[in-house]
Amino acid sequence: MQNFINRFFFILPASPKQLVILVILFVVMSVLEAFGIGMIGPFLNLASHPNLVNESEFVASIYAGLNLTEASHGIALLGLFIIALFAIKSFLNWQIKTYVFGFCLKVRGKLCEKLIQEYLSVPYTFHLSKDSAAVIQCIIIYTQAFALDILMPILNSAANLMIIIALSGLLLMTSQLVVIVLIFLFLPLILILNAFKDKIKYWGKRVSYADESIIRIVNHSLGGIKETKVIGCSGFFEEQLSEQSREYIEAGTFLLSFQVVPRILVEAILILFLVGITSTMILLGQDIDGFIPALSIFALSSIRLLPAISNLSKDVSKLRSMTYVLERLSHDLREIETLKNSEVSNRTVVTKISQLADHKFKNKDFGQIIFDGVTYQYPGSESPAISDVSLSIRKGESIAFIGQSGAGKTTLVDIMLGLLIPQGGDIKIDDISIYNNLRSWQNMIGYIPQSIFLMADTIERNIAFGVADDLIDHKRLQQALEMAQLMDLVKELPDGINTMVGERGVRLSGGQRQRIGIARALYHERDILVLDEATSALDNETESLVTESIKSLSGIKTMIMIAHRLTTIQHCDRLYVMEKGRIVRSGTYNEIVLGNIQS
Ligand SMILES: Nc1ncnc2c1ncn2[C@@H]1O[C@H](COP(=O)(O)OP(=O)(O)OP(=O)(O)O)[C@@H](O)[C@H]1O
Repeated sequence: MQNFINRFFFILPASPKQLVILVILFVVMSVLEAFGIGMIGPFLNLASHPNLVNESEFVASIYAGLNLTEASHGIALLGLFIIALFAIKSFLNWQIKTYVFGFCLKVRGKLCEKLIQEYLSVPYTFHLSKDSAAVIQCIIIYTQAFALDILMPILNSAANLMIIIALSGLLLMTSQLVVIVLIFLFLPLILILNAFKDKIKYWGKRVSYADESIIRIVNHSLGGIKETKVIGCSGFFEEQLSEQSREYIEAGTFLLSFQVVPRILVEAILILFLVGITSTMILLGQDIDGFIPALSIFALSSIRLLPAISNLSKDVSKLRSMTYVLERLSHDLREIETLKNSEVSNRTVVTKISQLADHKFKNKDFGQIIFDGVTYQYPGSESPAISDVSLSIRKGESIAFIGQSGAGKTTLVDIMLGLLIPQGGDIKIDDISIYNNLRSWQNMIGYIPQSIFLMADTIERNIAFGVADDLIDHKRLQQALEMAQLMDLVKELPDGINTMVGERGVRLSGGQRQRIGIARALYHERDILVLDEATSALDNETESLVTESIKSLSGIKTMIMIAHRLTTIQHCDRLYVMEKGRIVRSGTYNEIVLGNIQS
């Protein structure tokens, strides 16, 4: 219970003060509700016994105070008062409900924003160990569950609890015996709910897990649609999906069917009580007349009490089934917090050499990039992927890393991109560590990976990636298209740069996608281009087109490449051979590839 509350407030993107305001509104509502129902007893009593006006001093004084001469006038006035009270209560109820819905949906929106912000800003290592289906589920499904299946039931439970307390108070004033009998009758309901609490949590967890698996299977099968079709494994995914769907149906049915048990029990208990107590009194020959006002108040209260109790118990079991959602959301948020802190401490280790805070690096304004004893080990790995790498790259130079698979080329590039923070050593521009202002360093780099990420949007928007339409610089876009040798393609297309590329660029060839990646880096005016095996997936003809566009940038841009095909790096000034995370040799293309050692 304590854990549940702590997690709830840790995740809630709103101040607890707002919840207090809501609870106060609920108290006002419940008091009005109890007062309204409480007035019906005297109204019926007065209507059936008009001579009460003369018998009761209290009633007579009210009649005198209001100058009422006829008994029927007083009854009509009381009736009007009750109607007005219920009208006000109903309007307030509607207003409060509207406020609660708005509040819950706002919380969902804010939580979505908070999560996407956290997932985007968390160190890259978080995503290396995370399944994207789980991340999508947290952002889309769990935020909705938090707002509608946790926050809303908590607020409704608070409202229902207030109503139960207020109406129980009213009943207690009418007849204590009724309340005592009721408490005994409701004990089995509390015991049943308690006995099933672990089961409910378990079913809730199974439903969430099946949901997550379904997203993952859809991701895998449709994400790799080409492979799925060619290998012919759609049956495999269909079978996996129907297995998870069975699991979802089974656990979900238990969960939903259990949620109606309280309502059924509450109804049965109240009817049992009402009929039971009346019949017993008649059978025992007791005078039922004196008991009628209490029973009528009880019957009227039940109209409101019945749904309040059954909804409260339904919401409590719903909250139990949502424990897993709270666990998952708070787990991710805490993990992100820890990773961010550890990244900061990693960075302080790396930057102890330089004391310049938030230095702004400028594209044109540097002499060389220096790797100084850089060492990196993946979390959970036994040995470093990069060990004590030192090298320097002058502005305008083109260098390439070569080496066997697993040698550490991609890891070194990821460190250079600022995605992985080394545990040892430093990367400097001239004499200033890039970790003084990683964002400013990243603003100098254009990254062209093996497989370019393209949005299902136009060529123009894919090149100006992340820039709003009205801010796109069309002159710069034309220059980028020319330098990336894309002009001919764009001219041939009927919609030109407004041609849609399809999801992940399926309507373009591999080489065209690659050149869009190059144009993107050029549009963003990055002086340092990092190309991770940018041409390895291309045929010879397309490769030579892409290589041409890369070569034409030699001397203009500083280029850092990873390549398997040695033909694509002939123009590089220097090659570095990597083995087991270390640089074992370096030299020109002639020296390394052709073996022409000159000195
Ligand atoms: N996320 C990770 N977690 C743990 N170890 C990793 C991770 N990514 C890579 N490694 C390990 O780090 C080492 C270097 O891998 P890296 O991908 O940098 O090599 P590479 O030279 O780029 O290989 P390739 O040419 O096949 O892409 C390998 O031993 C690899 O198993």
